[in-house]
Amino acid sequence: MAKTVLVINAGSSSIKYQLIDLETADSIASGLVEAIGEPVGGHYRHEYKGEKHDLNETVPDHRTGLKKVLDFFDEYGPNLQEAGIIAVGHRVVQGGWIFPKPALTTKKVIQQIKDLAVLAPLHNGPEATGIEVMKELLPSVPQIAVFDSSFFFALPPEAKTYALNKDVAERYHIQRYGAHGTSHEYVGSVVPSLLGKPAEGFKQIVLHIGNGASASAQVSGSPVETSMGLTPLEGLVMGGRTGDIDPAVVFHLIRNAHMDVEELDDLFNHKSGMTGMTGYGDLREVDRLYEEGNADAKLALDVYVHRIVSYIGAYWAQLGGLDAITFTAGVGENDSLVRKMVAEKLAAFGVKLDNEKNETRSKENRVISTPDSSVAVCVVPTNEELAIARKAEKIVADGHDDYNTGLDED
Ligand SMILES: Nc1ncnc2c1ncn2[C@@H]1O[C@H](COP(=O)(O)OP(=O)(O)O)[C@@H](O)[C@H]1O
Ligand SMILES: CC(=O)OP(=O)(O)O
Ligand SMILES: [Mg+2]
Repeated sequence: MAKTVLVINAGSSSIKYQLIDLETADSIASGLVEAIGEPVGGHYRHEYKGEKHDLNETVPDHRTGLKKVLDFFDEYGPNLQEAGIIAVGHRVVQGGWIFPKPALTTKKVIQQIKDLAVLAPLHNGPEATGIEVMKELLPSVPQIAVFDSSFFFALPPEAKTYALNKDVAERYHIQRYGAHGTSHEYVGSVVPSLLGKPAEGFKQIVLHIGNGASASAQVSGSPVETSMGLTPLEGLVMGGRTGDIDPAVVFHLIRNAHMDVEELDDLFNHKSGMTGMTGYGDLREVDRLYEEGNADAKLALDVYVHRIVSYIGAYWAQLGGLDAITFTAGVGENDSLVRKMVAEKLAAFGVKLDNEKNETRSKENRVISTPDSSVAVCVVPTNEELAIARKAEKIVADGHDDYNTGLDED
């Protein structure tokens, strides 16, 4: 019988899921739930065997959403038991200083995930809810949390440490944890073989640019830098997030605009970035406005690319050399304009794109630079779900007697 893992990626207002076949690495069934908690726009989609099943219905909360997802499996298939489900793998963004590897979600682990939500306010809360609900709905299947931050546990101290007062930093666990690590690790592991080079000694930069966006620098598959910090707010410009900004902007807005902490959180996490500069968080819309000559879109895209190039320059220096720059996630995989603008700014360092390859749309891992480019430029579609499924499988294989009882051991 096949062995499968159901992977859940729960966001504040959406849930994405895939049932992954561990032997073939295929996604057998997938779907999403959108506009959770919104008065309008509630939508479910379940895909199995090339058939799409859509339902437009208000989704009051995550519990209702996940219950309906399991109903879809019953109604449209596949039957999860017959499909050989061995675990549910949950993406959790923030594992902080607590989780260097995936964990079976005991009551204690779920509480720790909730406590860490202060360090990933957009992500950990809904993810913990997703785990609780799935434990209730599928009590006999082990539920494994796989943390975005775990890959960056190995960051060197000088990359993890803020130049903040030591006592305050220690007391409040203020350091750089990073995020999107499952994606950075997965993509970084693919690139050397794509280029026919040994992983040992390979120096690379991975740009995970989706709605959230982050960069990592890696040597031999180990992280040496990443752009997200204490929370997923630091670093690159994002759909709705500022990325790097002078912290004194916060003091200024408190003193002069009399904003409180909730307003500031909302401003920095939701109302800034591309949304704040153009009205649109989706790069497809920003690109369209840019092509129409819209001045806000031009400036926003210039800021977006400027930030990416600054990180590439910094990481190239930190790595002391560079073999590849790889684009991944929604923008990185699809947006040839952003890739072209980034590469053009690196021309002085001998980076050259093959324009035709850059413009060609494909789901394949590919090289888009010319053979004489100083550094290979690649596009590798991320597959966080497959990586999460494999990690969940490993935890199950490592064995815990109480896995199949559904009971907490604590
Ligand atoms: N064809 C495209 N061209 C440009 N940007 C795209 C395209 N397709 C998707 N995107 C961008 O990808 C983003 C979603 O990326 P994704 O990695 O799925 O993000 P997340 O996991 O944070 O939801 C969208 O907001 C959009 O900006
Ligand atoms: C950490 C993070 O920003 O995740 P996402 O891109 O899924 O929002
Ligand atoms: Mg993502």
